[in-house]
Amino acid sequence: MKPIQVGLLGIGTVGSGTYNVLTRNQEEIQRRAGRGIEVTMVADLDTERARQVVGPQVKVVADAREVIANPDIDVVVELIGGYGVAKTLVLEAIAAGKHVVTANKALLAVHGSEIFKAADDKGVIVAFEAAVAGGIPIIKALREGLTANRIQWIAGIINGTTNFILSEMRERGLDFDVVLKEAQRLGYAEADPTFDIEGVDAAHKATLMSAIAFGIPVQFDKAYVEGITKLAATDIKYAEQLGYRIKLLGITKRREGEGVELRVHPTLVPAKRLIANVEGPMNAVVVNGDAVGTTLYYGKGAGSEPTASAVIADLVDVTRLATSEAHHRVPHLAFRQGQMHDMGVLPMDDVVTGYYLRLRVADEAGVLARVATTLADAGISVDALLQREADEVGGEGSTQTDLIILTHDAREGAMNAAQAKLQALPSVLAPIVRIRKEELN
Ligand SMILES: NC(=O)C1=CN([C@@H]2O[C@H](COP(=O)(O)OP(=O)(O)OC[C@H]3O[C@@H](n4cnc5c(N)ncnc54)[C@H](O)[C@@H]3O)[C@@H](O)[C@H]2O)C=CC1
Ligand SMILES: N[C@@H](CC=O)C(=O)O
Ligand code: NA
Repeated sequence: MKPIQVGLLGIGTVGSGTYNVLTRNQEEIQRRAGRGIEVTMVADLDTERARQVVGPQVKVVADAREVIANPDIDVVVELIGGYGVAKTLVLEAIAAGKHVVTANKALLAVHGSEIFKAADDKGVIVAFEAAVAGGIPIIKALREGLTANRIQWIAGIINGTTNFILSEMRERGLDFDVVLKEAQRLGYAEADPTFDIEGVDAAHKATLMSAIAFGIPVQFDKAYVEGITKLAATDIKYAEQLGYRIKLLGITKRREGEGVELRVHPTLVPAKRLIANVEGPMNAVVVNGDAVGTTLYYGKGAGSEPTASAVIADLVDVTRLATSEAHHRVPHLAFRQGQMHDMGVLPMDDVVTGYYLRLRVADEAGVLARVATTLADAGISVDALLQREADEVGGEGSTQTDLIILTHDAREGAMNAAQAKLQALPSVLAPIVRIRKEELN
């Protein structure tokens, strides 16, 4: 049988990894897919660099539309990135009846509903394993492996750049700005790392997992997004003393009869949990299903060949399914069109979580009682409390100290109100630091 012909749009980091792995493992991949998979055409603005990657046997063009217009191309692989030209090209490829494979989480988290509908209407597949946690097969796990379950919650370290930064801050006691520069020097963080450090990249990925887990449309605009730029090394140290690590987690949770939580923010996680020990640029996703319990998926969430591993897995799926009827295929978001739920994403005020609070207070009698009373009046119960010695905080003879409080679960709205009252106490001398906490059990 003639090999499946693939057109690559963009041959940068992931595109070149895809070409190299496909070529290197060609024979084994063919034995698995039942048919050869060949890149026969590549489009990249930098045609010179593209030619260096693929050699003379593959046609290289600058205009991606030439690939889409080629009737011999069966599958278009979009590895350009971003919401702009990539969206137009993906929709044009679908309209031309091509299956699409993409690693573009930004595109799908924002425009997924439109793209998946267009693909369903046309009877083609848009496969996106590489878009969430790179090489970790989490889309397949959620959409197929865990299909028996009512997923209860997912919590993931789904951005390698920020996990590297947090690991270095903890291990070496360095501040955020210092480690960010090192992450850029090592090539983990982009020259413009905004999407990584502000939590946007993780929120794109969490949005996709939320849709698949709960059968709801992709709703990036409803996600709460908070990055790690304001995190201080002090809080990482205090969290550690209380038995916790701070991780940037993408969290989505089913709240029966109410809706879905969808949020990304720095989170205290008990140090004994496996996910708390995922260090450096590695990714990990914990999924809790009612039947299976808690499962953990760990691996490289980025990089040329780890991400290519996921792109090629999708190419093999497309190859295996090329002959089946559209309505027999695995649905894009796990649930069939018309079977999606209207369960809404909850406003942040309704989210329930634990909290870490750090209060810089005057070292005087009665402060602790006033703080505890304010929390108790708001119905927020204290789980643990740490009071630093004044001289540890401000040097010998200091009149200030730090109170570090861990709370049990509370509604965000109640915590906001209590925090405002705490902040107004005359003994509270600086803006209160607050980080959310999840026990993940
Ligand atoms: N780099 C990684 O580790 C991961 C990347 N991704 C996603 O994979 C996608 C690709 O990322 P990278 O390979 O890292 O990007 P990259 O910047 O290395 O490669 C993009 C390529 O697209 C080309 N390009 C840009 N505009 C074009 C156009 N209009 N027509 C044709 N070619 C064009 C560029 O010249 C470049 O070679 C993005 O959506 C990214 O979010 C996903 C997971 C991991
Ligand atoms: N920038 C991302 C890589 C791709 O998803 C990360 O740091 O994890
Ligand atoms: Na993946």
